[in-house]
Formats: sequence, structure tokens, C-alpha cells
Amino acid sequence: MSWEPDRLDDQKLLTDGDPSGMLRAVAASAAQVRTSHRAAREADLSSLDREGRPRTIVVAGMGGSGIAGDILNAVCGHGAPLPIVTVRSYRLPGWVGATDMVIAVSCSGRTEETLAVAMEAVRRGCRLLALGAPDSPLQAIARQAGAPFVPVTTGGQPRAAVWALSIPLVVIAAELGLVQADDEAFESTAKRLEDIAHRCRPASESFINPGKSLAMEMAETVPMIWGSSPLAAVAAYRWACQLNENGKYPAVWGEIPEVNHNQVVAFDGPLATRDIFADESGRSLRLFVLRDVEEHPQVARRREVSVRMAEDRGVPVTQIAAEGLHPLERLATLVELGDYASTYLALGYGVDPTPVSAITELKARISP
Ligand SMILES: O=P(O)(O)OC[C@H]1O[C@@H](O)[C@@H](O)[C@@H](O)[C@@H]1O
Repeated sequence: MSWEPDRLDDQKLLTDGDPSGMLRAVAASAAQVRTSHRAAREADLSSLDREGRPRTIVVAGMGGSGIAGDILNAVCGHGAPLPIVTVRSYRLPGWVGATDMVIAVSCSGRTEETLAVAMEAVRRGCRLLALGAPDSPLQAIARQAGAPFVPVTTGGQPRAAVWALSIPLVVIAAELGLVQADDEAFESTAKRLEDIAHRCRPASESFINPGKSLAMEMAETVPMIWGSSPLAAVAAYRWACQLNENGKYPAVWGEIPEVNHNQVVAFDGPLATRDIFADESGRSLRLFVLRDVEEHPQVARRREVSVRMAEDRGVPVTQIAAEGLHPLERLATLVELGDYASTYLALGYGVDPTPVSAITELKARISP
């Protein structure tokens, strides 16, 4: 597989590029925010209000669904009056009990880890809420337990349904008074996503298209993606996952300050100094810094110094700033750029972004 930037030419993309429509799916993010906001508001979640605030919220999900828990936590932010924990495995932590709310999220409604956690939540008498495909095993668990179920019917890959899966959680958090999110916050998020989709559309050329130019910067490098706040770190994680699944590509992610205690040392390592898999600057490591407006002052200093240290050593750096005021808006702008960049990266390599055959094979090989 070779990187051919010509594959990102408008005409190529229109003829044989993007065979499974991942670009179209990314472009539909704004519509997904609007539709899922409306659906979540219309869904009967009154039992949540009746039962009041839980002690904690545990979101269970894997991959593109599990990140809904991180998004919820980031949007509620530092001031959240209760802990919001994401569980990406088969079991609930021992401390989870009847006063906690477990939200099981699975686009297909069939992911075995998520189903196992949902059933454990029922056994422990937790307040359960589930989101996913209608007529799925997850809905059956919710129905049997008399728990509310929010149907998600986007079709396609779970990672392409990220907003359909996470917006209802933000609506619920707003109902529980965990975050201020009025209609305006959702609409301004949708508008930002529309704006990015316009800038990143296939017809827009690389030098004015941030999705294409980011893909060009990533190609033939090992991208190291750092977030400058907990919110930006969720976006960094999403970028890495999207590079993995869309691009079939490796990526390293982390959050400042933690990365200053480990990953920064890679600036002096073999990939930073040797030309084994290199971009035009002769370096295979490349740093992407996702910046948030809400940075701890010490984190801002660490970011500036980290960038300078990378550049002093010839490691190329790209910085991307979140746009908007509301945390949902800021997170969405960072996520959307990564969604486009990873899709264009795949297309530039002649790879179909949509299928994830290694995951399918793995599931088949572990099935009894
Ligand atoms: O959202 P569900 O259907 O539970 O899938 C969760 C994850 O499952 C994996 O096997 C892949 O398909 C991922 O792309 C997906 O994000």
C-alpha cells in the first residue's frame, strides 16, 4: 500500500474513491446531532427525573460506543457533581450498586462485553438505561428489566454513529442537572460541524481543506496525538481510534501533563531521528496537539515547552485549536477534524475506510 496524494483529488474521489461512503457518513454529523437531540427529547425518560440523581453514572460500551461515556464525562466537565465512569470490559467494578445508574451503549445491541455488563447491572439492581439498535439483544435485556431504551437507528458502523450514541447521554445529563445544555448548545454544535464539513468536502483542495492537509501530514509518520485538557484528550483518543479503524493505521495518544512524564521521551528515540518510515522532513514521528480553551495554566506552559522541544529536535508539530464555547461544541470540532483526517488518510492509501475485517475475524475466531 503506498501513499498517493493524487487519490485525494476531487475527480478521483468522485469516481473510485470512498467506496463505502465514510466521507458521506462523516459529513452527516451535524444532521446526526440535530436528529438525536430531537429524538432524545421526545423519548420518555421521565423515570429518570422521578428517581432523581444517581450516586454515579457508569457508561458501558466498546469502541465507537464506549467513547460516548468519555464524551459525556468531558461535556459535564470538572464541575460534575457526580463521578462518570466508562467501563470497557465484561464486568462492572465491585462498588457499583443499586444507587448507581448504568447506561449500556451498543450501536448493534449485540456486543458481548456490553451485554454482559447490562445483565450484571440488572442482577445488582442498578438503574439501567440502554441505547442501541431496536430489536437487539440489548433491547431485550432492557425490556425484561423494565428499563428505558433509546433506539439508535443510523445503520452503518458504530464509530460513524458517535453523535447518535452520545447526544442522548448529554440530554439525560442536562435533565439530571449535571450540565447546562440548552437547545442553543446543540444547534451551535451542529452549525460548527456543518462548517467543518464544508471546509473538508471532497471538492475542496488540500491547501484549504484541513481534513486533507492533516491526512497528508500524518501519512508515512507515526502520529502522536496529545490533548491539552481532559476534553481535548477525549478527542485525541477518538483521533487515534479513527486512525486505527478508518485508516488501519497505528497512532499514539495521551493528555498533557501525563505525556510529559513518558511519551515526551520519544522525541529522543529512533522514530524521531531515523528515516525508516518518514515524511518529507525525514522524521517518522509527528506530534499533533489538540488545544482546548480551558487549559490549566501549567498545562499551557507544558504545551508550549513540549512543542518547542519537539521542534528543536526536528519533530514536526501540528496544533489544532477547538472552536466554540460550549464543551460539546469544542469537543465536536476536534472530533470532526480527526474523523475527516482519518478518512482521507485511508483514501490516500487506497484503503476503504469502512470495513474492519480484523475485528470481524477476531470475533469469528473467539466465537464458540
Ligand atoms: O456499538 P457496538 O455495536 O457495540 O460496537 C462496538 C465496537 O465493536 C467493534 O467490534 C467494532 O465494530 C467497533 O467499530 C465498534 O465500535
